[in-house]
Amino acid sequence: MSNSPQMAEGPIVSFRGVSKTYPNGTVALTDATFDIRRGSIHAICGENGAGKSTLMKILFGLESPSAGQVLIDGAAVDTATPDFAGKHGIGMVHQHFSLVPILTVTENIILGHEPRRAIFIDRNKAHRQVVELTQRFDLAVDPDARTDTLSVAAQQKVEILKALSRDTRLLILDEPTAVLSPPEIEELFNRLRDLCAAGMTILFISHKLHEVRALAETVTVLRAGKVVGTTPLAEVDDTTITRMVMGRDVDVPRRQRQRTDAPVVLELDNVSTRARDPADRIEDISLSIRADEIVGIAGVDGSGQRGLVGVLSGLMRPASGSIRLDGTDMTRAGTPGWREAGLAYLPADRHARGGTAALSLADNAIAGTDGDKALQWGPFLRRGAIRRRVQQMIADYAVRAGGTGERLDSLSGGNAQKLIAARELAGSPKLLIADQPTRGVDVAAAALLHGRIDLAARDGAAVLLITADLDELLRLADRVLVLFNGKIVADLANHPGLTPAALGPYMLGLETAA
Ligand SMILES: Nc1ncnc2c1ncn2[C@@H]1O[C@H](COP(=O)(O)OP(=O)(O)OP(=O)(O)O)[C@@H](O)[C@H]1O
Repeated sequence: MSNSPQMAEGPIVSFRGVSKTYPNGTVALTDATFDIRRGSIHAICGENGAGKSTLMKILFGLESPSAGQVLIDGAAVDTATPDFAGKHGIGMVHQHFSLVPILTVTENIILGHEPRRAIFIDRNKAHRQVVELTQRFDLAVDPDARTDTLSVAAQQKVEILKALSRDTRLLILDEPTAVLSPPEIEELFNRLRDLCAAGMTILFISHKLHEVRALAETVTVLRAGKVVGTTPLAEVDDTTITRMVMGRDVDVPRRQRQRTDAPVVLELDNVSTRARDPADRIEDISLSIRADEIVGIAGVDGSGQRGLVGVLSGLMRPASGSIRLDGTDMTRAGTPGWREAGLAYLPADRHARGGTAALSLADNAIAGTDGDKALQWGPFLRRGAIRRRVQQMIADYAVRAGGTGERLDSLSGGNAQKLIAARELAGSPKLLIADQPTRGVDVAAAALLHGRIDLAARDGAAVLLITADLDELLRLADRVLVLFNGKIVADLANHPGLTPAALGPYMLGLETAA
């Protein structure tokens, strides 16, 4: 690493002809060439599977390029050397947090590079270092708090502090706003602007164009592993960027509900869970959803959403209250009972709950279809029929995948989500729970999934949409309920005047309208 004044003026990072082919033959990047200006906020955009994460993994030293060079401060570097990122001052905040829940904030931040006195961890020094970090970067968190007691926004601050804790000069953030409410996003952006003003370079991966515009000054667009262009945002309008990302225009309309007098399908009466974890706790929830109705749930992550999904999928039993689906009492039903009664579920955590990473796409796509005679003959699987069904799903949902025998974890995040959605929406569900259905999914795939969710509603499903993406919520939901501390604090009819900003005070528990 060189600090000579001449070097300090050139780009902090240059990619020169970087290509990556994974061992299974997937070409993730081809000849990527662009510079990142020192001290800038640089956005990377592109559809699912465009190669954004692969490029960031190369820069962080987690993958090595098959061809081409990465230059730091103008000098070619070998990203495969041990502790490459630490040595070059590169920090990364992943979309999925990597904190250890039972450790304190300080313990998490110093994990892996603890200050020591002889063979012992120097706890006083660690504490001082973390206090100094929180002050220097103006990111207030209690250094002694156990991480699992913190809100999602506070946990993210800890992730950022951890990434900044080793003389970091370049900070990579992978979709950092996915789990935050509008005021929290605003605060995060202000902190990032401060960091940038203090000389930090920030790389920001996002699918949300308005956020890219609000924060970054330059954007690089990737499409199918190639750099389409790198441009100052001031010189391009949104239509141009969308076209660069997609190769065409997309129009994302608001949903138009067909029937308002359809029968009630789902009814909850005064349902409570007495869970210890606040994310699982709901209190006295009463709600009903009709066929062809999409009820959207807004709320800061951890406000009871998991409890609500739990009692509606048999993963948790209510401590009191009752639940009916299409007139049948489901209060004490388990997961198989809910499945049989017509539940389809798009899980937020698609890796843990949606699919099995190490199984093939075909195995994942048919999971839960036991007894389907078209796919099974007695105890035998009809492999040919399964392959054809899965190929159809891949085509219908525009999943970018090699073949039906590929492992699920070789797909990019957004493509895995589309495959799970294809499976869950294959029948005619009575109740569809869509939990963060498009998190990490690009504009085209989101439009496709929104269309399918709307179609499921028109086909007669009651839909519960839980999402942190308020634009998505307002585009799809007919009614919006806001959860705070496990209770419904607002019940609002959706109309074109309802904005994400208007939902903020309810989400933070400052106002009620139930
Ligand atoms: N470990 C791997 N093995 C094989 N192929 C992979 C692996 N990781 C990623 N790929 C493939 O490389 C391509 C680029 O994936 P990458 O994760 O970089 O995309 P992305 O732009 O980050 O997408 P997303 O927005 O969905 O996260 C995809 O086709 C993906 O299936």
